[in-house]
Amino acid sequence: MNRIKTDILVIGAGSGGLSVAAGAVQMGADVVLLEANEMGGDCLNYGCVPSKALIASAKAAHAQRNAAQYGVEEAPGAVDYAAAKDHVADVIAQIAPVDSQERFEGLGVRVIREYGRFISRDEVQAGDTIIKARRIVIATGSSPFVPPIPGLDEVPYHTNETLFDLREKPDHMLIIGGGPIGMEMAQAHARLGCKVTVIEGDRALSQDDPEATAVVLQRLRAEGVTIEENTKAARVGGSAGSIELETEDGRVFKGSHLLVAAGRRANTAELDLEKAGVQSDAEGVTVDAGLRTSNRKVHAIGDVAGRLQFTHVAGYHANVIIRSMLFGLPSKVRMVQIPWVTYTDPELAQVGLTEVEAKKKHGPGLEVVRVDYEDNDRARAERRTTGFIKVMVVRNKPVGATIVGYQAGELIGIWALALANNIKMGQIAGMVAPYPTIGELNKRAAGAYFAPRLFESDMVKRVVRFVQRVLP
Ligand SMILES: Cc1cc2nc3c(=O)[nH]c(=O)nc-3n(C[C@H](O)[C@H](O)[C@H](O)COP(=O)(O)OP(=O)(O)OC[C@H]3O[C@@H](n4cnc5c(N)ncnc54)[C@H](O)[C@@H]3O)c2cc1C
Ligand SMILES: NC(=O)c1ccc[n+]([C@@H]2O[C@H](COP(=O)([O-])OP(=O)(O)OC[C@H]3O[C@@H](n4cnc5c(N)ncnc54)[C@H](O)[C@@H]3O)[C@@H](O)[C@H]2O)c1
Repeated sequence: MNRIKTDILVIGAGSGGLSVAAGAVQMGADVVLLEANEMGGDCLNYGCVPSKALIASAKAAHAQRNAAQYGVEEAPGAVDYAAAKDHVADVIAQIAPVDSQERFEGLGVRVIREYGRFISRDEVQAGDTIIKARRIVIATGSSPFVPPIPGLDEVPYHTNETLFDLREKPDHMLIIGGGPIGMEMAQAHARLGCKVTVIEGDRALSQDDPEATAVVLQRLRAEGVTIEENTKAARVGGSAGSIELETEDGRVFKGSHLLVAAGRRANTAELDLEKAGVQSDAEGVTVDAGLRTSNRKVHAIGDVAGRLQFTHVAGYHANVIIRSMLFGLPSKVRMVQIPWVTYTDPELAQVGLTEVEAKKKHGPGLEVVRVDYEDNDRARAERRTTGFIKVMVVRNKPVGATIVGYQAGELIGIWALALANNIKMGQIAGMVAPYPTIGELNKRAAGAYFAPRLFESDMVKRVVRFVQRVLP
């Protein structure tokens, strides 16, 4: 058995673990990084990157079929599904060097491609190496949660871990789960020429504002996706190419392929956390506001820490713990400023409180301002006039923003900045936005907060009349 010592041991080379390792080693710490599977974790290999690349193929096909509105001849948008998957693989390959073992070794990180498990409070065994570390970071991510639906283990099904390797185009994709994975993949597959049925036990995209979600669902349905909400999958049967999904209300849906997108499970099961005195529950590793576990020398970040499960959250967590681990400075996560985006078309983006949450928290002190895409000249030019921005405001400060529409994911950044830095509506309204951009919608939303105060106020009118009389 080899024995090594290090300042910082990172378990898991996904979005969170790589950010810690790169930051810590470049600031002078000795770092060991363990990875049991692919460098880059879920985001690069089975998550954000392949899903967004496949969505790009789907958009291209959709654009061909909808070109006439721009005076361009339409084409059938014929899709070579396997070639689209080649495009996905190529995009992964282009990004992979950034997350590669070679790059991290070049930075000075000792990378061990083994599965790590705790053997004591400050030691982890990975293959035939025991690593003793002053600080340990658990960044083991999450895996697809596969619900115990009778019959599921007897039919072939996909999760995000296998979907991007599938090369035969599904005739009819059944999807269990109408969360972000289910809905992004539903629209992408419909645009790639598959029939798609989504079975969702609750409300689709239930983490988001229902009014905004309704806009997305309406578009998906208009594009031919069948979405059954409040419909739980109860039983699965059939065989490869002919899957039957029975729901709790007794209906049977038939399809050629099945995708399970029913949520995530934190990767804690085989870490032997109890040997390190690290507590966890069904959500993941239990952490405090500084992402410290019940063992003060062990932190947990990213999906395994069981909060919002996004790549940018894992990266943010890495920044938070680097500050405390490397410099001993107090450092806490602030979740209020974390945005998220679902990359359907139209996109759906949120930061801070939704309207319902803000009403509950702030009661009559809340003002909701809203602007519609149809009033934006660039949206008109691009024929992307579906959608709106809703900003929840308390005493001149935004406490949340919901955007559904073209480039919503780009627009939400300014509200994330505002929430992170206590920026007032007046400062956003005072920004000069280039014309004609979709981004003008943000300025307009801030302006909408002041419009009634300026244009419907007798006091303002009296002051203006008075000043006009006395001004030379
Ligand atoms: C289909 C899909 C689409 C997504 N799209 C987006 C998106 O558009 N935007 C977004 O922000 N997020 C998206 N996400 C979420 C995002 O992928 C995750 O939030 C992110 O990858 C979490 O990073 P992480 O570092 O916590 O974990 P991971 O990236 O999962 O990395 C964990 C790593 O740890 C390794 N590991 C686990 N246990 C051990 C062990 N004991 N020893 C050694 N190694 C171990 C794993 O092999 C893995 O490589 C998507 C997810 C999916 C599934
Ligand atoms: N754009 C993005 O940033 C993006 C994209 C994809 C995934 N992600 C991340 O990955 C996470 C996981 O995504 P997800 O969509 O798998 O999970 P999710 O938990 O958001 O959604 C799963 C859905 O499956 C439903 N469900 C569970 N069991 C069911 C059953 N038996 N029958 C019918 N419906 C059932 C649930 O009600 C839920 O709505 C997201 O929460 C997000 O953090 C992010």
